Amino acid sequence: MSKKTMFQKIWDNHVINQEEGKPSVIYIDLQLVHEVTSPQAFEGLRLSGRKVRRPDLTFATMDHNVPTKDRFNITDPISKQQIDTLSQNCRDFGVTLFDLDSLDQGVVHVMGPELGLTHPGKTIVCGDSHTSTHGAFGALAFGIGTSEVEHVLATQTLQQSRAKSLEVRITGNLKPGVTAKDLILGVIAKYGTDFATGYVIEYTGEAIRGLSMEERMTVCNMSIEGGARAGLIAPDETTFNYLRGREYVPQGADFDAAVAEWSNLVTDEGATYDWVLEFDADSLIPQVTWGTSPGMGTSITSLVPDPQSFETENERKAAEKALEYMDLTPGTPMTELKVDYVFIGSCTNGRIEDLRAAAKIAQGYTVDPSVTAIVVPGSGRVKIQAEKEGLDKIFEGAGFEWRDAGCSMCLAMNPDVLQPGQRCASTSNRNFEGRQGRGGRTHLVSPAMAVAAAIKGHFYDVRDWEIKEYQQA
Ligand SMILES: CC(C)[C@H](C(=O)O)[C@@H](O)C(=O)O
Ligand code: SF4
Repeated sequence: MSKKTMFQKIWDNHVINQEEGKPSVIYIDLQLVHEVTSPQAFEGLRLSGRKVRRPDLTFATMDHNVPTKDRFNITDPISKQQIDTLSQNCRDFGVTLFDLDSLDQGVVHVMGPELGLTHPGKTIVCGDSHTSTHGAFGALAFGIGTSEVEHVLATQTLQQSRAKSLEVRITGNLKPGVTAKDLILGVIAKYGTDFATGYVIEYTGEAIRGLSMEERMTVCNMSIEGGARAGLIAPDETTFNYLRGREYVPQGADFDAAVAEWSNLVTDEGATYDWVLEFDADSLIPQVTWGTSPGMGTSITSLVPDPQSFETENERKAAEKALEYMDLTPGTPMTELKVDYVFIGSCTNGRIEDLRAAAKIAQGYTVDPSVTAIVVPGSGRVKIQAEKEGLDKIFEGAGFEWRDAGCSMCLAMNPDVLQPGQRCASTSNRNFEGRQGRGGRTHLVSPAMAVAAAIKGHFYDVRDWEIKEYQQA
């Protein structure tokens, strides 16, 4: 038998039609739906008199437009309409919706894995680019456009050309204070925002095997910021332990049978990837972005770069423009940049472990008076769990606001926005101009680095943090 990568295995398991010279038709095992990219898709079904073919494989929640304070009182008319439309569509088409009053309402990519909807070997789509998050379980998961959302709703299939395979091999291990977020920011800072265009990445190496599921999700989440179609991590004991007992996961003997099958979803020894890249985890230092693309990042111990130091004219121009927007002077130590706002949350870093990591740094400290800092759990379930552990008390005690679940300040589609000129340390994944509000300036960091910035009022190397006693309330 020929040797296969895990991507090839999942792909081959799902191709249901292949004509010479045409994209494949693949079966989709799970579609996740949110309010922003689904209204026209459902409308299309209505107009053509179609049903949702597999409502049992389709799950919806609302996240982008949900206010994280007083969420039943949506004052923005467009947001209100999108939320109401999703509720109506789910009722009309028989789709399960985790509504505003549900414990499972939250960012779609936090909710799916938490409920156990995400399994190794599944094909998963959503009208959202960060669907790549689910690849952490060894699922082939990627974002699709609204017309494709409609196609999948109607047929449970999708036309796709097979991407190429790229192994991103992480050598060495992350040092204390250096997180999964720093790892993916470091990879993108090194290789750029389009290195993986046309590829599905498989992350391998000892450092990856050592990551928890939450950390693996952070890595796979930002595959898209490197241009990839999807990111994958082979399932292992960590994956199975995370999944065991979750609501939508097979139980008992069925679970053991599923694990036996999932265990085969690894790249065969001797299989070849189309391309292989290496990244050294040993020498990685906590990362901060300085520019207006996720690739414009550097170590906390570095200086704001001089545009002249870049190799090509294009890079020099892009850096100049970014520094102007970000109002930064080349040569300034990253640790001297003052922040006005700190946002902890999103599908990159809004899971329970992220909040634990953040609370560990916040415990016993106080947010600098010049900073507004908010903590936004990724889902209702994350929120309840955090409260059980007393994390909300740690955050509120330190001067952070404790909010309800949603995309929040990750993007300016709800009341949580930066004012023009405000500088934000953000645990999200995108930092282009205006992403968090018109004129807002975003620096991407890990949750621990975000908390340190909130407390100091400027960026700070969290490796030097003195951790005070971390007590569970
Ligand atoms: C609104 C949605 C289509 C978008 C995406 O696809 O990623 C959003 O989630 C984002 O992060 O920019
Ligand atoms: S949290 Fe941010 S990146 Fe994730 S789905 Fe919401 S807007 Fe997109």
